[in-house]
Amino acid sequence: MSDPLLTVEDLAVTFPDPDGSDTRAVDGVSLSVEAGEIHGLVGESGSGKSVTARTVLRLLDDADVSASRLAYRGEDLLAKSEREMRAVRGDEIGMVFQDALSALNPVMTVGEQIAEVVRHHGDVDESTSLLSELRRKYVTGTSKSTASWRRAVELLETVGIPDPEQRASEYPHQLSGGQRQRVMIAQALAGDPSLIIADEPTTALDVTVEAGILTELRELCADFNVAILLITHDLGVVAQTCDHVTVMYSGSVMEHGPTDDIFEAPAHPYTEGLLRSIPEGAKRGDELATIPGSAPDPRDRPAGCPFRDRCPEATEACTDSLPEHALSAEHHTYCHHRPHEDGGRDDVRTSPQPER
Ligand SMILES: Nc1ncnc2c1ncn2[C@@H]1O[C@H](COP(=O)(O)OP(=O)(O)OP(=O)(O)O)[C@@H](O)[C@H]1O
Repeated sequence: MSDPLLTVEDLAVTFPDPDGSDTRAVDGVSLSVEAGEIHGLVGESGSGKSVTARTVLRLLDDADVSASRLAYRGEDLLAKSEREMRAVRGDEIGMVFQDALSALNPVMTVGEQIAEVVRHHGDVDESTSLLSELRRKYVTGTSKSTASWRRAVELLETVGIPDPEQRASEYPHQLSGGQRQRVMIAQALAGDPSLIIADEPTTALDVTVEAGILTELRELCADFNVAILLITHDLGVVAQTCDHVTVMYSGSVMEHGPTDDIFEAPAHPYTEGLLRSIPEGAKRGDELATIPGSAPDPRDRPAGCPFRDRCPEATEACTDSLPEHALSAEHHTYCHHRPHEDGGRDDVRTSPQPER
């Protein structure tokens, strides 16, 4: 079997604090994203989803990062120089953030912003003959005749923006919230990446707009053979969109596997709690933080299972380790009490917590 597109193994991210109360935001996270799949990273606020994603892109200058492996297409991301990482960002891994209004440049038309990525990616012929340059400068007064502009308009059409010629000449504030998110998706696609990291791309939108964008993402994923690491706190979004899911809690992975398996037979008490917290019949939009209690302070994370204080099944064993169980080749959970005794607890592999 070929290597996954993205491999994260035993990732730990700590934000040092001069007063000694370091924040351990991510603690031993492993996940892998296969080419062309949509992989959901789900968990309640503060569970470390964004920090994990930003670490993959090496966007966190103020953090101490360690991992036994952090690889994209088999290449070690931690060994890359900043210049090499700039090439990875955009060309190899595109990004879509929650708030397009602050991510997009307010004084540049959306078409120019997409065209800039196309030009940077360098796979268009800008037809730089003197005649076309003069035409560009004196007749159109803009870069609208260039191949990168035409590609930008095409991409806006691809992501479902009506009247893309007109929209390309507009500024971000002239577009609706949903259209701006689509512009960010078009901009991410402009570098022709193999992976897009989308951090809560639809959270700020209303339900129908969100549904349209999620459908679009699925179609784009298939049409462009691009994988998506989709960060969300919404299990409905996961159900609707993702092939695989990694469930995070307080900086650690609690469970990961195919979405269908996890929804049909959740194996971690935390995942079970999340699924139970969705009202009957609800499909989306449900906040996850409905399990009684709160997550541990990341400046003082306990050893063992971070969920134990909220877990109805916690025992003494949960205070010292977080064992991994393989329910199938793809479906794994991290819990002393799963699967139940009659489900083959002999498979237990107990990995002691690292010293901290
Ligand atoms: N630059 C930073 N300095 C210190 N702590 C940070 C920093 N960035 C994030 N954290 C902390 O790391 C933890 C994980 O944050 P992260 O943003 O990854 O959570 P999240 O799961 O993405 O939550 P949300 O859904 O609210 O975005 C939080 O406790 C957060 O306060």
